[in-house]
Amino acid sequence: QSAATSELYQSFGEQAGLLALSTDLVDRVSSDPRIAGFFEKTNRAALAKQLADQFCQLLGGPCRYAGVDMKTVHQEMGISKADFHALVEDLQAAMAARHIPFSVQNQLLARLAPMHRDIIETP
Ligand code: HEM
Repeated sequence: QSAATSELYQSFGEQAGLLALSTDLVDRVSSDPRIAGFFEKTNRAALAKQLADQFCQLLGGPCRYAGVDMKTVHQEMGISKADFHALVEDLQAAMAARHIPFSVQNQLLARLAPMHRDIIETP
């Protein structure tokens, strides 16, 4: 874990900041008419916790994501490119609401972007 990476984790407000961010993200996707349907049966608090751990790990923090791998968890949901982009927009809005600097936002987005291969199933 490099110093630069853990600085990135700090700029997201560490574990508490990431849990607040992911809780807001889950609220936003659950009320976004484009994709809310996917989350109808979801335990929101549990999903927020998993996302916070995943983001923490990706940002070089001390957490380890212990959930299911991205391909397995999203398979057969039929997630499209547009659905994926809707979630990314909701994440950008959640980060902006927390006044996370644009350059810092982009660091998280860049680490999430490669996951699209495991998540998107339909064009
Ligand atoms: C970079 C993008 C994404 C990331 C990092 C991500 C991450 C995750 C994580 C960590 C979980 C929890 C897995 C577990 O509990 O073990 C999850 C579950 C889920 N994701 Fe995603 N996801 C992404 C994109 C999407 C998109 C685009 C959709 C739909 C529009 C979606 C819908 C769901 C649903 C419905 C669940 C299951 C929640 C439940 O257990 O009911 N995800 N995702």
